[in-house]
Amino acid sequence: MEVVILPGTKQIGKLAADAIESLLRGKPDAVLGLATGSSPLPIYDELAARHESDGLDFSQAHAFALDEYVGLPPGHPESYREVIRREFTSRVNILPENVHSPDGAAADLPAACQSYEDLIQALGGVDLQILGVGTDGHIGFNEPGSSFASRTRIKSLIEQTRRDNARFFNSMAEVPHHVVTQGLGTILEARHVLLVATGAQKAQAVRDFVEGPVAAICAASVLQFHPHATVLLDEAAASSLKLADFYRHTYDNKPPWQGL
Ligand SMILES: N[C@@H]1[C@@H](O)[C@H](O)[C@@H](COP(=O)(O)O)O[C@@H]1O
Repeated sequence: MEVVILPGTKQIGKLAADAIESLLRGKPDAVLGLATGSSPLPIYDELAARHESDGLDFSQAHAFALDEYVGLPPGHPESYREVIRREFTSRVNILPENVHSPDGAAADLPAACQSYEDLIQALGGVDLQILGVGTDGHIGFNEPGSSFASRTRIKSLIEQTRRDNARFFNSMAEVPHHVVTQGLGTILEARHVLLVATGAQKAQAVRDFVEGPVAAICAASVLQFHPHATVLLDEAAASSLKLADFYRHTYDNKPPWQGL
């Protein structure tokens, strides 16, 4: 796991976009894994700016969203399918039919989850998965206790997550209790995972998953097993890390030709 501590969200967006740009230049039909939440927004802004100014091309790329609420009507502004479209994919030239989301409105949810897994496989797997992290250590919507072998499935949200996400709805009562999410086993198969965390409210979760034991109580800790995991943090999110100076030293002394 490579931990990179940066001054702020602008720098995080640029560094992550560098990794995505270099992937797309080498493999124009790359498969991207997209996350919702506020953490990835600087990445999406930077990618949209590079598309606009330098013609960064997404025309052959595919994208898979991590998760979706169950029970929101199709087109609901806070459904993750809509959020991903609004915040990112509508701002670049990726084909709408190449952007995939779990179907939280399917009549047969388990079958829809299996089809989603099958489609990820059929397209050769995810090359680069963007992740945020919940204050309880969740990635996607894999809440504490999620199996490290889990695949796309239905999950219940814990109250802390519903409270954290209530800011996107008119009231807590509107926040769904159920979701569909890629599993930890699914996420682990992405060839590169790039997790972004910013702000002091993430400091404890970051400390737990980066330096704590690998344990299902903190789902993101499973990334310690991933052969290519990058964690981009601002100073506030990094503030509880024991080895922060070591991570800074390691990154500052990295050969300039070596990307993330
Ligand atoms: N399902 C999403 C996660 O994928 C995201 O990482 C998390 C953190 O969101 P934020 O980045 O806004 O803190 O929120 C939601 O629960």
